[in-house]
Amino acid sequence: SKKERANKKKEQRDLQACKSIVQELEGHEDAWPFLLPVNTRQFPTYKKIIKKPMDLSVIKKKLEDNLYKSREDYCEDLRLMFNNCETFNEDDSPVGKAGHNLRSFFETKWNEHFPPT
Ligand SMILES: Cn1cc(C(=O)NCCCNC(=O)c2ccc(F)cc2)ccc1=O
Repeated sequence: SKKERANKKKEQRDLQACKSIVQELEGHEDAWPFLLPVNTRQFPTYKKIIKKPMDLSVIKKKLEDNLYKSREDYCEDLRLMFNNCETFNEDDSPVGKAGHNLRSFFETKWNEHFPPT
């Protein structure tokens, strides 16, 4: 139907915006702790403390494999990634500070692409 075609277009626009946001995050100087999954041999307690690990490489792959039902679904994974970071790291540690900075950058980009009504 016309309504279904319009909704499909919206989904495609949203997916494109989500892809460009991930690219901008990856290029941010504070992205280094989030580019790959946390190395659990380097950080042996990580798997016990963080029940649902998440990082930008997994988010990028899920986007490419069309595994997100909606932009909200995608946003949930980004917020999970930043919340995991706050759980595992001191605020004043290098990774903790990078997490706060990148989260702020993300939320700004999110609001640019999807202005709250
Ligand atoms: C999210 N999180 C990350 C770390 C962490 O230490 N992560 C990687 C550090 C070493 N990795 C790099 O420096 C690097 C990685 C990729 C790259 F392209 C360039 C540099 C520790 C706790 C935590 O909660």
